[in-house]
Amino acid sequence: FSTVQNLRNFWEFHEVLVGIITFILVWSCIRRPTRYPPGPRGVPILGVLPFLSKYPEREFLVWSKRYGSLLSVSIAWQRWIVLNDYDITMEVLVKNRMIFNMRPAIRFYQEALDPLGIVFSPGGAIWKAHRTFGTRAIRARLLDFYILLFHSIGQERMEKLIMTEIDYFIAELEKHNKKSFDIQDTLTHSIANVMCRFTLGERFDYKDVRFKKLVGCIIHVGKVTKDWKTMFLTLLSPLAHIWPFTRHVNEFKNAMKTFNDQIRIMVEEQQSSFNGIEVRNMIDAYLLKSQSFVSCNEKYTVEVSVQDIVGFFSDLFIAGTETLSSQLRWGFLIMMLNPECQENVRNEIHAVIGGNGRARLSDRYRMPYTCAVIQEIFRFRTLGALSLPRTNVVDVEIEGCKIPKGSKVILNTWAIHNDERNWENPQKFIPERHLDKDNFINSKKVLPFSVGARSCLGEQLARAEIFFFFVATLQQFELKFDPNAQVPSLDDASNGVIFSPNPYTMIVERINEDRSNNNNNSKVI
Ligand code: HEM
Repeated sequence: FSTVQNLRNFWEFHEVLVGIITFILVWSCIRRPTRYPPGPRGVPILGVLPFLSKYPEREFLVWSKRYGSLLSVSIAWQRWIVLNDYDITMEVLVKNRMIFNMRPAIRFYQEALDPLGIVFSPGGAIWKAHRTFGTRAIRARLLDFYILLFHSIGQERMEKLIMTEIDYFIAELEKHNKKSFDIQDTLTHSIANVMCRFTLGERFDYKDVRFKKLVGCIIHVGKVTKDWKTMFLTLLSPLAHIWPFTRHVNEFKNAMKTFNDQIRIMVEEQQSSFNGIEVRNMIDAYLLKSQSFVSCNEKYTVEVSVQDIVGFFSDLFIAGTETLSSQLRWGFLIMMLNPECQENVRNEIHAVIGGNGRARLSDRYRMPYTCAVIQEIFRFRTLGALSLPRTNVVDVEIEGCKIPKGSKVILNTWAIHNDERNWENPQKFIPERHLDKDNFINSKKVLPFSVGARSCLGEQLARAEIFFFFVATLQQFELKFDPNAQVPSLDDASNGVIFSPNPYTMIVERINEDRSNNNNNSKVI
């Protein structure tokens, strides 16, 4: 009898215990700090997770119409604040830029990225050193001031640096003239080579074994991060460390480790052959600075280790290759779907620089239609639909809501680019919306590179590369669909860390010489 009684007591005790634990879990999920931004509550423990699709930015936009542009959601017991329109973004990320200048500690990235680099660095002295160095290097390359800033990294200006690589890119395209192929590999090789020139001061033959390995690693990291589950699990939800999701974590870790090893070899080789005086490239410049880095306002000195430098250059390659290649592939796909627009761009290019001339960055002012098309591509197919997370260093009050210190904040760029208050028929590709008569309108509401203290470091380089690659390709080739393949859809995309088109094949056809020469005299649109 006593055994039966003990058993009953045991079960009763456990039922009570389970009840208390469930109550605490449910309560902790539902409870919100006072005056916290509003949002849907979702279900206990999982929050809104069961209601999210492959495109969470779209659900956030729908909810923001009901709860307001400053929206809060809970994704598997992790709270997020989502910024869903232009005004709130300016208020939070620009007006309070020095408060929202950190990245939240995301365990997954801290474990997977060793060294952490710049993109996921929480902030602080090392991030500031990376940011100052990177910004100066890019600006210097653009304006040709780098001799003053970096001794003698090289004499090339950014323009020449990109254009020289474009000659190789065009030669590669010529090999595929009138044949069906996937442009992704060629693009990634060319863009990675621009980064090699930028950092190492030299380019590589596309068949070079080490270069192929480097590009292979970049492509592999890109593939892993394109999986939308990786995005959810790593950035938005804390599920990454729970079986069976650990597979994604391990895949990403391994891909990053192999890639970082390549960059480490590169940096160590530079270090061993560097005499400490004669600066040959950007890595040398940073190795020299790393002895004692002084920020632009000269307020502090920080030691940057070789390990930190490896992380920094790794991030430049990863952040600067896959992004550009995907944005250009969106651009080419849109041009094939809109042949008339493609023809208008080509006519303008031929009228301004001819069929064989080389574009200069300053030609942008004479190509309003082309600039409008590029800006519309940025808006229409937003690569960073959800930008990378930020966190605030102190409590802040925004529009009557309290954002406690250490909140996780994410920018919904897709919502800004699809806001019907800013754009008529936002789901349509209309380059003319960025033109006023024949003048290009540089819209501040197109934000592909985000804003504030952690906005894209490579924005100027990226804008220059997109312009040169886009112009050179359309100047020389007509882009057509492969008649034997299915016409790719604009909705056929992967939405991981970036929103990029799925692989597609296309045909590039050399513009006939007569036509491009005749067009030299055609009128600018
Ligand atoms: C079309 C091309 C590109 C797009 C759309 C893009 C977009 C972005 C976005 C949305 C962010 C996150 C900003 C935030 O936290 O709010 C970012 C960060 C960053 N990007 Fe880019 N990017 C591009 C190309 C590049 C290139 C070419 C480079 C390298 C030179 C680069 C380097 C970086 C770095 C280092 C960060 C982290 C900055 C920091 O945390 O301080 N990106 N980018």
